[in-house]
Amino acid sequence: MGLIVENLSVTYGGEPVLEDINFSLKEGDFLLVLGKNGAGKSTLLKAIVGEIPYSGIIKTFNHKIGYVAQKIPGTIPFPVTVEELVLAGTLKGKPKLFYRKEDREVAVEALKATNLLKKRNKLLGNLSGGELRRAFIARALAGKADLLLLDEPTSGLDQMSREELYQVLNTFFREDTIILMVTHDPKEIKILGNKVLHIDKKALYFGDKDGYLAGEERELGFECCPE
Ligand SMILES: Nc1ncnc2c1ncn2[C@@H]1O[C@H](COP(=O)(O)OP(=O)(O)OP(=O)(O)O)[C@@H](O)[C@H]1O
Repeated sequence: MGLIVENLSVTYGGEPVLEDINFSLKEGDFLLVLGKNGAGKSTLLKAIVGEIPYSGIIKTFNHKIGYVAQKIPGTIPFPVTVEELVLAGTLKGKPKLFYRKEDREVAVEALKATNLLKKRNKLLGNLSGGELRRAFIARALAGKADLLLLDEPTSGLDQMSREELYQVLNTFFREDTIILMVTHDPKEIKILGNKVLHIDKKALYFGDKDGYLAGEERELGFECCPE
């Protein structure tokens, strides 16, 4: 089980963007994906979701993937409420004529866990940036995702919205869950996660966060972490 990435390479128009990335995670791991702008972090997540072609091996086993992309469309050309989005997480790829009582209960639990119950009838287009991200995480929760991929989920959020999101992640996180989260925020490296993957097209560091914080990051020129 777990997640295995072997010899992963991605090119865009013949230009290498990721080269020979290797790492593996087990259930209970929370990986922080670090790297400068354009290092290939979003590309890594897109490859794991299967959104882009790649060479190499990615094994996600029986994990159910929840993916919250960096660019979430703020406006959707048709009206969708928060509750409808979260309920759609229970579909598991198959259309349904109607949602069962159990689906609605699962959606309510996901809305509670993400502190969105009161906003359940709001249209997505009327949510704040932090609420919108939490709504997509709620959808992943409702779908019982156990491999969660988050691309800079806190970028552009104020401190209070960040704290709310950290709480949601704590709710989400279980022994049988794997989380990969792209972040640029040195503070988050201190408070979240147990593993680090630092990339710049190639992997510069993969391993325990403690080892990374103990010094390797200085050699890599990554300023971490102000008190
Ligand atoms: N669809 C695409 N077509 C061509 N090039 C792309 C495409 N998507 C990304 N790239 C390029 O691939 C490289 C890696 O992009 P990626 O979005 O993975 O970087 P990133 O590490 O997530 O950056 P950031 O921190 O700025 O979000 C960049 O040079 C980018 O311009």
